[in-house]
Amino acid sequence: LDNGLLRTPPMGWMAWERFRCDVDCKDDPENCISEGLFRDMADRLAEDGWKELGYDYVIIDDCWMSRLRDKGGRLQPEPSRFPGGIAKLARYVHNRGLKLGIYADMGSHTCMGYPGTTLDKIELDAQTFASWGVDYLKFDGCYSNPVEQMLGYPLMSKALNATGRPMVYSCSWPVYIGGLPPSVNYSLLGEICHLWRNYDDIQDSWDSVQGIVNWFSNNQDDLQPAAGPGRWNDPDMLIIGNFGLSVDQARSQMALWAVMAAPLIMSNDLRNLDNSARAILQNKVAIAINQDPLGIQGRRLLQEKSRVEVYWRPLSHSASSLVFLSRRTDMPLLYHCSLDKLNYEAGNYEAYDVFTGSTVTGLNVTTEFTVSINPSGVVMWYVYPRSSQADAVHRRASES
Ligand SMILES: OC[C@@H]1[C@H](O)[C@H](O)[C@@H](O)CN1C(=S)Nc1ccc(F)cc1
Repeated sequence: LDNGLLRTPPMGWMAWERFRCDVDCKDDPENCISEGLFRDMADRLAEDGWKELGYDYVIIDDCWMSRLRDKGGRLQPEPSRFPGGIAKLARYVHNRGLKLGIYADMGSHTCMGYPGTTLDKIELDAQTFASWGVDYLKFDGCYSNPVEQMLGYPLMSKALNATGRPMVYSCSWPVYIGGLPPSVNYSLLGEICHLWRNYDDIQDSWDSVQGIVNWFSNNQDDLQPAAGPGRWNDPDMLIIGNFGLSVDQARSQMALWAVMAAPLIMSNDLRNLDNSARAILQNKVAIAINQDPLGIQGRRLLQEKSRVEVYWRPLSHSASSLVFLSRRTDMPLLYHCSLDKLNYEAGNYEAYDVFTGSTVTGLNVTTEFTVSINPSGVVMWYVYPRSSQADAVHRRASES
């Protein structure tokens, strides 16, 4: 959607994968879906270096609502969990230089059974969110049929625009109609939404991450061209910092999301994050690759019998990123390759290893190189033509 927003993929924090629909604030006050949780995360984003790196959206997901709309028919937060109301929470978030996202559902109910936004409520709900100072809407698609979705997703786009408040519009529409053409029209999506969920919900496991990566790669010919500034495929949240990924697997998700030009929206507990997860999520060069202004989504280039996969993303200043992923889980892999095998043009290159910080020099397209990849891990390179301004980019990113 070309309204000036999201010229690069969104970055921030979203409650769902980690905190789900925990509404028991009596017995679980620290982790229940409440204004306190979002204030805590806003504080962490603002105070622990996240905002400076670009992580600036705090996004409420399902289960924020009261079970009933108010007497004016408006959505309202559950008063016992959001006593100050959403407008006050938005002010708190804005005062920290951050932006607030919220969740609604095109249908009779949200996926967890809270009030939905039926076609007759779309304009009212858009107005409500704008009046609260909301900056981002995730519009889910439970409890609606394809006809209602076909009408509702464009209608909400118009309604948000009509409020006059610039808001990011995230559409879950493709998830509910199979994610692929012909039922999904990606040109239309690019005109009405800033990003869209294409595929199944992420869960806290390496299997789930692999399933998503497989689907996006197997269907990249349909999906990759749909992406660009203001229009992003959304393979779902970053689960780095939770319980299901090893350090190698966490690096793999960060590297693959960076190359896929995916939203970098974390769902974890920023109040209790281990140092290895923080280092991965705050890796400046990985973030710079994800946020590259060209906004070209990467692709899987190769799947080797040895169970190595190679992903590639073209970047600004004739640079590019390569990710060597090992699907093995038993032992490290030595992968021998050369840049001409990856269709690089003739010339001399250097490669900056994103997670080790070392630089491979003296690479020309025929130079054989070997990378050692940990089980379910990655080696991620920022590749640039030697003696081009590109080499300044990663140095600036890694040194600043
Ligand atoms: O309720 C909201 C929750 C999150 O917002 C996800 O990101 C959305 O994709 C939808 N969603 C859930 S749990 N959806 C869902 C509902 C039932 C089901 F069997 C599988 C998934």
